[in-house]
Amino acid sequence: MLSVSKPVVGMTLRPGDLYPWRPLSAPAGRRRRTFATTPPARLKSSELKVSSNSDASRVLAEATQLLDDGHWRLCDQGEGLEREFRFKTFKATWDFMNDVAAECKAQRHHPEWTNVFTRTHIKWTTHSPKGLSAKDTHMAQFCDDVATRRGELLSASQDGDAAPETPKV
Ligand SMILES: C[C@H](O)[C@H](O)[C@H]1CNC2=NC(N)=NC(=O)C2=N1
Repeated sequence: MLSVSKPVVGMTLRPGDLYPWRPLSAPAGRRRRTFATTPPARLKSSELKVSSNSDASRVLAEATQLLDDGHWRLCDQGEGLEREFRFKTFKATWDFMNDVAAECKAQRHHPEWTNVFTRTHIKWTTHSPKGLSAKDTHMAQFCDDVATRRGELLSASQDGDAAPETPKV
């Protein structure tokens, strides 16, 4: 059994360093890959534009983990993380968005998002100072956790066990 470790405190990464891969910490059943068959994302620190208020090695570690989980993508030349969420009903979608909005209030941090029926596209980026910050990685992970609790729909390519489902009103 591989242990899940936190990034090494005090670890310094220089531009171009690869963040050392560590096992995923997503809850069991949500993961769709095995360690044996799927190589980890190798995110170079130079691919990220970290907000100057954040600890670059922490943001790099957390962004690597989010990319490894397979849902989030880098966008805006490394200044943002984006992904789409789907739920069975508009009510479930709205409840998910309300949960995220409550955490936004607590964190004083806001998404760029769009919603159409049961699909919600979310981008996390920090406007000031510009770049990807620890608030963005926190909010991205928060979205994943709430979506799991609220029964998000995962396509077959996102979840090997799940049959494709059709949204209902
Ligand atoms: C004063 C207030 O905390 C700031 O304006 C916050 C509000 N929410 C924010 N959200 C995001 N995504 N980026 C910011 O820079 C930001 N700034």
